[in-house]
Amino acid sequence: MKKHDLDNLRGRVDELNVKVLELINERTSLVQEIGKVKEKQGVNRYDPIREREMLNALVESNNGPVPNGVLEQIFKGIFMSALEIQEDDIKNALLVSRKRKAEDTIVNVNGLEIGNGTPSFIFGPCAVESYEQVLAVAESIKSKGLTMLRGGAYKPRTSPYDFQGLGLEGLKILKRVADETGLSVVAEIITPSHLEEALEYIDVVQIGARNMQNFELLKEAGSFNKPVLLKRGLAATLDEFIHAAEYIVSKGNSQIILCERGIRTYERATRNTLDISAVPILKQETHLPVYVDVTHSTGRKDILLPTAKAAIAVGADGVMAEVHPDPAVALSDAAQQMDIPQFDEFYAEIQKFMNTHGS
Ligand SMILES: O=C(O)C(=O)C[C@]1(C(=O)O)C=C[C@@H](O)C=C1
Repeated sequence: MKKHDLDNLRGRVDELNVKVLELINERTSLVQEIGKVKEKQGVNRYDPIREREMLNALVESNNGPVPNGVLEQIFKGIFMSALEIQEDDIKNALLVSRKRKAEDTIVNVNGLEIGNGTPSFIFGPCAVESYEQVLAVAESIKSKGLTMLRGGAYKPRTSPYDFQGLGLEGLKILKRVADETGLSVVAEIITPSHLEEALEYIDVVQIGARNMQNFELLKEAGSFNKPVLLKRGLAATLDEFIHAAEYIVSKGNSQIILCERGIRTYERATRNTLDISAVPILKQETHLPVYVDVTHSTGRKDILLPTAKAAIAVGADGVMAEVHPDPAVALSDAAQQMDIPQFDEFYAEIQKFMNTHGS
């Protein structure tokens, strides 16, 4: 074959490529419409019966020279890409999606802007035990110029025989201490029916890992105008986590802080495995601020500092950690909470890190 013939044939292939491309794009537009209809109807996107019917019809009209096996392979690839495009369309249409809103959402907690580029911090005891206990931690938080105090009043515990928290009494203690020290309260709510009453006492509603897919609680939290700190479930994928946040936003409340708190893996050196890559992925996929809870993800005081540094290094908007005036006698999580001198050192070191790394 002469070079001239090859060029000629390749020229015709190039023309056909453009035609095939046009047809694939036309098909994709139709498939995107189908995707929207299916989403509305809530039916499964993957439809193997429809795919089989299409493949059978294609084989029937195949006059060659493409063998039927190859034909099926090519079209199976087209169907798979169609599915991926439909899934991307749905993901990008979510209210929490960065594609939908490019600018960062800034969550305002009594004047503190979370997500404005400067990392912030939430500290406090695992569980509220007494006024004196909470006040000791709050004073230490305040002395550092920080403004957010966490504390658990309702404690979802693995065992029903473990300390379940002081309930409303605990929220009242948090509120009293917050009023006296000028701090804002972050506290977990575990039941939709507690929410309205709790809002009187707290500034940020925490939805804990075990409740990340408590859809009634998510919807209820979405119907109030209070910031929500939503923790990732113990075994939740990022997609499930993002959809949990979507439940809240879909009800009208977009003041949400996502919180990576470690996921359950086979590794036992830490209580959970801190999925540090979740931070940049959540920042890319959503416009919401992202926090890292270094206490629950690691369960180890000796690595709180390096993991907090890692969180800030990968772009977290803040770090959450537990502090107790006397962790040895804490009613929950005794081993993993910092005492006040450890807290002082932790915070001094993290500030040093932020100063040298331009946060
Ligand atoms: O017809 C549908 O229901 C589609 O979603 C479109 C389509 C296709 O590419 O033709 C895509 C995925 C399904 O598994 C089946 C078919």
